[in-house]
Amino acid sequence: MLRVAVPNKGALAAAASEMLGEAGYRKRHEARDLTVLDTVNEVEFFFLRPKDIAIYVGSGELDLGITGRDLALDSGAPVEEILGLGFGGSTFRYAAPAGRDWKIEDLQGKRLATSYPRLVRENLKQHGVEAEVIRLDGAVEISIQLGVADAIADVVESGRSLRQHNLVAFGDSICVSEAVLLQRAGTEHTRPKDQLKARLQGVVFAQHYMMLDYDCPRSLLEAAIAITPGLESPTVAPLADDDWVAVRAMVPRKEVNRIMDELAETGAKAVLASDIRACRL
Ligand SMILES: Nc1ncnc2c1ncn2[C@@H]1O[C@H](COP(=O)(O)OP(=O)(O)OP(=O)(O)O)[C@@H](O)[C@H]1O
Ligand SMILES: O=P(O)(O)OC[C@H]1O[C@H](OP(=O)(O)OP(=O)(O)O)[C@H](O)[C@@H]1O
Ligand SMILES: [Mg+2]
Repeated sequence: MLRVAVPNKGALAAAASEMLGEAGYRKRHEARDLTVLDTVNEVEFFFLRPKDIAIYVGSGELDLGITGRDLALDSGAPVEEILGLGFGGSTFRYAAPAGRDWKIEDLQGKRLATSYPRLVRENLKQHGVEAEVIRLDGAVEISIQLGVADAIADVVESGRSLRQHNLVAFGDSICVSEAVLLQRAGTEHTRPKDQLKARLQGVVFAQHYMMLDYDCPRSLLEAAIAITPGLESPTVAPLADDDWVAVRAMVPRKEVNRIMDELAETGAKAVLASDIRACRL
C-alpha cells in the first residue's frame, strides 16, 4: 500500500484534493478526516499540516507527499521533488516599510520576522548578512507595525498583503514556489509511486492544454497545421464535402484565443475549444 501525505488545510489543501480526485483517487468525506484508504488504487492518504509533510516523507514513514516547495526547503528534511503540480504558486520575498530603496545588505543587524526561519537564515548566510531572525506563525506583515521587527520575509502571491501594510518587496526572490510532489531523497522508483506520479502529471498536463477542433478548406490545410502543429501531429479527418477536412490538435491553454483568432483569419470554420480532463502522453 502506497502512503501519501496531502495538505489538510491552508492554501494548498483544496487544490491538492481536487487534483487527486481528478486523477481518480478517493476523496475524503469529512474535512476533519486524517486518513483515507483508497483500496481500489491501493493508496492510503494522510491529511497532515503542509509544514509537516516534508518531515514525514523525509523520514521515510510516508512514500510521497504534496506540499509547497518553500515549506519543503524550510523543513530541511531530506526530500526531493519529483513533479511540479502547477498550483499554489508564490514567491518568497524580503519586504520592509516603503519610502526607502532597500537592499539585502541593509538587513545587517536588523530584526527580521518570518514563518520560514531556515530558508531565511540560509539566504542571509549566502549574502553574508547577519540579522536576528524572529520566528512568527503568521500575520507576519503586521510585525513591523507592532514593533517586533524591522523587516520581514514572507510569501507573496498577489502582493495585496504587502500593499495593505505599506511594505515593499526587495532583493531577488528567496524562493519561487509551487505545490510539488515529493519523495525521500535518493529513494528508488517503484511501480505504485510512478503510477501516482503519472496520474498527477496527466492532470497537470490536461490543465495546461486544450483540445481544438475545426473545419478547414483542404487548400488551406498546410497553413492551418502550421498554426496548430499539435504535440506529435494533428489528426486530419475527411468531411462529406471533399474540399474540406476536420482537424483536431492540442494547444496550450494560455494561447488558445490567439490561435483561434489566427485560424479564423486563415479561413477555418467552426473552431471549437474544449477542456481535457486527464491524459497520458
Ligand atoms: N496567498 C498565499 N498565502 C499563503 N501561502 C500561499 C499563498 N499562495 C500560495 N501559497 C503557498 O502555500 C503554502 C503555504 O500553505 P500553508 O497552508 O502553510 O499556509 P496558509 O494558507 O497561510 O495556512 P496557515 O496560515 O493556516 O498556516 C506555501 O507553499 C505557499 O508558497
Ligand atoms: O500576496 P498576497 O496575495 O496578499 O498573499 C500573501 C499573504 O497570504 C498569506 O497569509 P495568510 O492569509 O495565509 O495569513 P497568515 O499570514 O496568517 O498565514 C501569506 O502569509 C501572506 O501574508
Ligand atoms: Mg498563512
